[in-house]
Amino acid sequence: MNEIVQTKNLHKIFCKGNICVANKIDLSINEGEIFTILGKSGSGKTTFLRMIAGLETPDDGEIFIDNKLVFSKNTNLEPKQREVAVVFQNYALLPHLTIASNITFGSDASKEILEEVLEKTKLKGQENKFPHELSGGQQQRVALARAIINKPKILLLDEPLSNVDTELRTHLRIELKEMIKAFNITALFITHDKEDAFYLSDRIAIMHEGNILQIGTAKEIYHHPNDLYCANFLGKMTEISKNSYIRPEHIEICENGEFEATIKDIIFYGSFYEIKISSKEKELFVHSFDDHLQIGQKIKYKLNGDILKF
Ligand SMILES: Nc1ncnc2c1ncn2[C@@H]1O[C@H](COP(=O)(O)OP(=O)(O)OP(=O)(O)O)[C@@H](O)[C@H]1O
Repeated sequence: MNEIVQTKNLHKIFCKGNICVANKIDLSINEGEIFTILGKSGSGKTTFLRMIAGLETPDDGEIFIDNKLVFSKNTNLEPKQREVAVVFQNYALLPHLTIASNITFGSDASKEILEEVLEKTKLKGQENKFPHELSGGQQQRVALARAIINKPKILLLDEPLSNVDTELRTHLRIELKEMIKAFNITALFITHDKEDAFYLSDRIAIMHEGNILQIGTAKEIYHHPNDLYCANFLGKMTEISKNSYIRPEHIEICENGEFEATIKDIIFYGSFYEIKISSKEKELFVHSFDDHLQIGQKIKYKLNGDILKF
């Protein structure tokens, strides 16, 4: 499989504060995949994306884009020469330009290509409007259309969903995935949001303090986290014995359960309940669909899935 982005030993320290934001990162992004860097605020995601784009200079290492060296000790190609496109958090649309002019701004794309992009981003008929006349979803599509029109080797998405409310966010993330797949483009997406990462990504890298801790599909990293940090970051767990943990969906409340407990709290999440139970002075979280459980009720439970050991 062709690797569209490859970093080797990519290293960056911000002198101010002496923060290592990229610790010798080796990473490959395959052609056609949506690859996500998932990490808490301050983990180094944006700096990594900016180094790929040529907007930040690494201290050491190499970057290849479509097998072409774009950064090394002796090479540092300008952003334009790297054939990448960035979609920023706020979309950065130009308010005084029409949608068509926003999309073609700085591009020498032909009318035919503009037509094709308008068609694929479902913006046909909107081209003479101004950004403020469009919905949040349409504005995202304009930002995407502008990024895609020059056929970049890779689309870099810097938390494009982070400034929108939950309802719109769910809608935008569906659209975003559809659009990226419609153009069959390779994308690097960065986010702190696990749900966005799980929904959008073919593969995910978990980043923490400038280190990539694990790379895999959503299922792989959720079910087989490399360490306790990754496991906790991806979902709730309870320690059931020394260094052994279980996720709430892997505990089952049932009459023939092995262990006894008392229900301490019930939280309704719409599609399921999260039940806090207390057993032998241990508190565990359980996911359940049972409508009839009550606080104070004595129940039995069993462990019904992977035990994670670290
Ligand atoms: N130009 C800079 N000079 C000094 N420190 C910086 C600079 N840019 C970022 N940092 C610091 O580097 C660390 C990583 O920042 P970065 O923006 O890459 O993280 P992030 O994971 O993208 O976080 P966020 O989601 O909050 O943007 C942070 O501690 C940040 O304060």
